[in-house]
Amino acid sequence: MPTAPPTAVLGAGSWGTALAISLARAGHPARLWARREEAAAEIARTRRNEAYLPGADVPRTVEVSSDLEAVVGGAAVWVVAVPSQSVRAVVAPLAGRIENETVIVSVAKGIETDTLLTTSAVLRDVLPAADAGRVGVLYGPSHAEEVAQERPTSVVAALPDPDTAAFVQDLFMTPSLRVYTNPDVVGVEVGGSVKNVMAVAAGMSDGLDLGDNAKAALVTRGLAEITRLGLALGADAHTFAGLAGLGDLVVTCFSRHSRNRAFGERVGRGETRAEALGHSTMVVEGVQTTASVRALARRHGVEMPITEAVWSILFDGLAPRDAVEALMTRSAAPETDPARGPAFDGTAA
Ligand SMILES: NC(=O)C1=CN([C@@H]2O[C@H](COP(=O)(O)OP(=O)(O)OC[C@H]3O[C@@H](n4cnc5c(N)ncnc54)[C@H](OP(=O)(O)O)[C@@H]3O)[C@@H](O)[C@H]2O)C=CC1
Ligand SMILES: O=C(CO)COP(=O)(O)O
Repeated sequence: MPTAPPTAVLGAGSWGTALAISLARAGHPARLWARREEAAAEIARTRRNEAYLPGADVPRTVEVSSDLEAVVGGAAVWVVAVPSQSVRAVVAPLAGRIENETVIVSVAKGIETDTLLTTSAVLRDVLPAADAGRVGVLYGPSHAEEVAQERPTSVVAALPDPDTAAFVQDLFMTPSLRVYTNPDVVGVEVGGSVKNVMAVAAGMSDGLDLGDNAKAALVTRGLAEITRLGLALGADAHTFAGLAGLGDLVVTCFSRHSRNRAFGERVGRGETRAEALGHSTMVVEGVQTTASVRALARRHGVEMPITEAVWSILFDGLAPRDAVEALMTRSAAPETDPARGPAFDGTAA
């Protein structure tokens, strides 16, 4: 029987490794690209990626390599799983390797700082030969550690072409990984990216020991900010009540696995940005995304006070406690206010 073309997972960090494992367990041929030859060799030899996903077995059917061109050669699907700020540089050399049917799925969550583009927009920009309908994202509340342990997880495949979205849904679906589809690519990307800013804020709240009321307010008002920005960018409001909106926001603000939350907690306890980043080699997307989201919000006239506060703490030396006071003593306001940017009034399609 002919075997299906492989899926190429670009990036052998926590998430890329967990997705390659999940694909292999589902019986799909998978390849995993690590940028460092020694990292690829180590995973191939030990069938473990202890640096990024300790304890998880990488099935023998996952081909591991640091040869990017070889990894995408003949692959039907490219899964882009490197940090969002490196997506352009990693994928640009592959522009000539696109075939008519190539499906490209970003799982990197963030907004490029130089261009303020989401990762699927970066991919479309850097891969002009790709069919735009086949470029999208797979996002949602999905800590790699739990996916590797086959704990029940639900995510959303957002691609413009419905048949391709259904194909990606089917590819990743397993008894422990449930995949929904959503045509609202920009909404899913805004939800999945901006939640990292809110997770940093939630960690700061933990570090300052502000309590459960504060955390609940942060998540709720954070979702209001995410929704306002998303609507300004043309998203469907309903997306923000979904897995890539509320779902990913909740998991990242509360999970012990979240790197963004843990980073924020250290800053809340008094560490500088550099000190807090120094504790792990894993990416903390919320730092750069705070800068991009603030710029994007200002460009579109959307008020995002939590994002502004996180930016001032991370990039302008504001003490976290002073930021809390500033947020709590802002002028009195209604809960929904069109003057701050688009609000969901329940009438959107
Ligand atoms: N971890 C998770 O649970 C989830 C993560 N994501 C998203 O997936 C993306 C990847 O995250 P994750 O796997 O967790 O990250 P990790 O920090 O676990 O791993 C990062 C990986 O990317 C590589 N890398 C780092 N910088 C570059 C670069 N400039 N060019 C190429 N490769 C690079 C690293 O290689 P090296 O070892 O050589 O530095 C490493 O293999 C992020 O956008 C994240 O938000 C989404 C959902 C869940
Ligand atoms: O996006 C994630 C879970 O859905 C991962 O979040 P962290 O990067 O904060 O660990």
